[in-house]
Amino acid sequence: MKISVVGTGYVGLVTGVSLAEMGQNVTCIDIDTAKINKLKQGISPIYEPQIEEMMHKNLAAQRLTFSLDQDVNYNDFDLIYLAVGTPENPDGSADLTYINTTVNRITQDLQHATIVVTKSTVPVGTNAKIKALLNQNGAYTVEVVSNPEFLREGSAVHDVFHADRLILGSDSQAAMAVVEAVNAPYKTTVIKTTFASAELIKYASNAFLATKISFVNEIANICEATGANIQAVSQGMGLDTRIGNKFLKAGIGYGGSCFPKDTAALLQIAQQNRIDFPILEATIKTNQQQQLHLVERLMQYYPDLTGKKIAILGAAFKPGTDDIREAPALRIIQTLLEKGARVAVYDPIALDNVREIFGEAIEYCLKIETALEACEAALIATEWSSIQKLNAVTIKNKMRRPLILDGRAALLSLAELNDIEYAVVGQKG
Ligand SMILES: NC(=O)C1=CN([C@@H]2O[C@H](COP(=O)(O)OP(=O)(O)OC[C@H]3O[C@@H](n4cnc5c(N)ncnc54)[C@H](O)[C@@H]3O)[C@@H](O)[C@H]2O)C=CC1
Ligand SMILES: O=C(O)[C@H]1O[C@H](OP(=O)(O)OP(=O)(O)OC[C@H]2O[C@@H](n3ccc(=O)[nH]c3=O)[C@H](O)[C@@H]2O)[C@H](O)[C@@H](O)[C@@H]1O
Repeated sequence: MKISVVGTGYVGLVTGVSLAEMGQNVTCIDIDTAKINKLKQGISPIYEPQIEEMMHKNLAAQRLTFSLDQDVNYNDFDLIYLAVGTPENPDGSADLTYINTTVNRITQDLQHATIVVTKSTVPVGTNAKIKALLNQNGAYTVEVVSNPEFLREGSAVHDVFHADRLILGSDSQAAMAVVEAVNAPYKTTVIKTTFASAELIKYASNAFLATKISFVNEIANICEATGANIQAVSQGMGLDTRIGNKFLKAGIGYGGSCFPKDTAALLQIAQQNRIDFPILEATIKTNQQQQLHLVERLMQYYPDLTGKKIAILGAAFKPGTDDIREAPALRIIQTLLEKGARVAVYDPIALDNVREIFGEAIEYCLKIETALEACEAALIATEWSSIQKLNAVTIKNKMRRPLILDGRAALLSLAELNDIEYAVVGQKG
């Protein structure tokens, strides 16, 4: 089967490379010339474990090709995956510009029936509109299958090969059967449903996980006020199998390209249908406050931050990725700069992306020790393993004041050391 995947971002590239690994003949397409040039040389434009090895293997086996959108004819494919971005509009709704451009472009080429599979996260009603657009001329039927993606950045390849479920939504059983067969090697539970239900499953899942995080962060704040310990509370809650122990890790809130935008988009969907969604509103508000929680705690130590050097350990929105979209570290850095602090940021792989935002305004450190040098406090924003390995000797030797504010429970063992000042989210400082 000849498959094309439009969009070579986190979802498109991982989807395309994984399908090639499963023996399919795959062309990954983008409009970004620099990305396609890199990919043709076997270089991944995103940092994602396993992706480059798998790319090399399938490029060599000639099952995988990379191409610019202008160089392909969409008529050549049996299956066309849409994996372009659906970013946030200023009002919170999903911006469907890239989806619409892609669908129009496909329509220009198509001269026979085919199947279009939507991987991108799109609002309820979008796949029905995509199908209508693709079938404007009426000479043949282009089927559409909604197939939302649930991979996480940093473990994307693993997640595709060990997915909890395959969600297919369509008004064509035949088209769903084709997509199910393509995904058969992944051996997962398949749910076949309508466009609308498939679209909502994606938003409801992300919003539920985001709500779980905001809930546990509110409990963490109660822990700080009452002397309870969030690590014990989360563990105790998580052992109840109805609750489960995942996504109960308190910290400085969720970031990334999806939870913030998808919670905002679901709220828009509710509002457009005149439905109140107070829980989701609270989830979003709590997260915005939680991202600055460490700054509030820092101000208890230093009411005036002017001229103080503060180290930020970790910039990526989570470990294992160079993605800094909506990362809590960015809001922390911005706020510290506004308060007159000097900021030195350490991250093992995301520094280039941070430099694009803050330019010369802050110091960039490839070594933790450089960031800690003569600083008045260090704030942990990402639980990279290199940060978790930080030891008391380095902290005492390098920092002017050995004060660690831990937003990711990365250094819990330090709490036992008397000569280091240590405060972690969800425990009294
Ligand atoms: N990043 C993630 O972990 C996940 C993302 N999603 C969803 O998947 C979709 C894609 O997300 P990402 O991969 O993160 O996006 P991304 O922003 O990393 O990549 C999108 C790619 O599409 C390309 N593109 C835009 N217009 C195009 C066009 N007309 N033709 C060809 N290529 C075009 C862009 O140049 C870019 O390379 C979004 O809807 C997102 O919500 C779903 C699950 C996980
Ligand atoms: O739609 C998407 O894009 C994806 O969004 C998330 O994946 P991702 O954003 O890559 O990362 P997560 O591991 O979910 O973490 C998101 C954020 O929540 C934070 N988090 C996570 C778990 C937790 O217990 N506590 C917590 O604060 C992380 O630090 C991170 O900032 C979902 O987990 C994926 O299923 C989904 O496909």
